[in-house]
Amino acid sequence: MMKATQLAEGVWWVGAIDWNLRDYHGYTLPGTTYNAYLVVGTEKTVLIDTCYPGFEEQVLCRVASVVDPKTIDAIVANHIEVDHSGGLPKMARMLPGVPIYCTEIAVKGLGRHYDTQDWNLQVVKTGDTLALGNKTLTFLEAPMLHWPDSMFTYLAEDEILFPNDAFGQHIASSERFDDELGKDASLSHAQKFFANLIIPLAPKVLKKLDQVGGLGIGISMIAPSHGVIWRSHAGDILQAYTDWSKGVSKEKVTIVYDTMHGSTDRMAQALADGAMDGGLEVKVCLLRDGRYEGCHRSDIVTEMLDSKAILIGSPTLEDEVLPTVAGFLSYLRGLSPGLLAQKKIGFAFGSHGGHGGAVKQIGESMQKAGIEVLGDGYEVTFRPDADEREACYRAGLALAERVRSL
Ligand SMILES: Cc1cc2nc3c(=O)[nH]c(=O)nc-3n(C[C@H](O)[C@H](O)[C@H](O)COP(=O)(O)O)c2cc1C
Repeated sequence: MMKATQLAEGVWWVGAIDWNLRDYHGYTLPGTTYNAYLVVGTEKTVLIDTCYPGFEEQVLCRVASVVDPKTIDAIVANHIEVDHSGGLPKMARMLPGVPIYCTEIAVKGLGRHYDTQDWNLQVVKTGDTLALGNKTLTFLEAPMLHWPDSMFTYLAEDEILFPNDAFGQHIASSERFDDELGKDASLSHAQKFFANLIIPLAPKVLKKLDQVGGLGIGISMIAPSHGVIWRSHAGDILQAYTDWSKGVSKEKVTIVYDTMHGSTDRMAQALADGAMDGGLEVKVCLLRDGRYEGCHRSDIVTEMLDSKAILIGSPTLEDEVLPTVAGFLSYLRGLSPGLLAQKKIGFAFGSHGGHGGAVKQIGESMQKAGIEVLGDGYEVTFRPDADEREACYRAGLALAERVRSL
């Protein structure tokens, strides 16, 4: 039946592939994997993480292709979120009394998700080790990367880091390794993951990368809990996390908006023309509740991550921004791109029928998100005339000049 994939001598991927997942907490994705790993030492066999509930059979079948699942001596739970801990109840029933190693905060969190009364939860702290005979696991707490309970596990003998969600990507594929899926595709899925989950944690990422660097340990492979395993491009994903956290970005602008009757759309087009003629790479995203290819909010923030500027537009509807724009702004405020070391530039625009207000609200929201907003934005009454479209074009050109001078 299903087979495990070998990472190194005695180290196996025994995860599950969820080919059909298209929406995970509002993030659009082409399926994903729940990566579990089996480490077979001369004295102990350990399972690192499990899977989303309902995928346990895949994990158990893959384990069975290497060892009898009943011979698992211990489980490591790097993170309590259900996509990694969902298989624990079944494992705990199958292996009564099996020690489950996790952080102190994870003990409480697991207790909120499952009936853990009979589980043998073992609290570990940074620096604690678990000897498996010829192999040793070392634990490293990683609070808020990405939940308070998270931790990394390191296998010294094979220089493999199991960082759970960090460095992950949502992709369901037959390929298990970065060089099989391809470096660009792997990094691009990782960028989407970072943009949607890691932006608010950027300062913590930089600290953790410093801490791991300071340990002086070798990292030959990074085996995250979703997506492909970094075995040929571990250095590239580490560098990408550093760059993304620092806000390193391209001479690029992302223009996001929605429109009822096309006036705000005309403004967006003129702004895009100006920015393009000014030499910027331009992405234009019409929100429409994410129904347009590449314009779901989770795609837009991925474009924003490596853009130096973001322009957001909305007409005024009952003194408010359009609900689609409001939803995007709420998501943006939560992600707080202002936490990236290098700030992004913002500009608000839109059309109204007399008294407006949407542009002011967009500017305030962008400021709350930590974006450096240029002026008061640009608001027109109903359809922009030729002069107003020219003004938008010039605003795009001026923005390009500003971005290129950064
Ligand atoms: C249901 C509805 C409510 C509106 N509410 C306001 C409003 O509160 N304030 C305002 O200035 N204009 C209001 N307008 C006018 C629009 O903002 C105006 O038509 C604008 O040009 C639409 O831009 P768009 O073509 O990009 O959708 C409203 C329009 C509609 C259809």
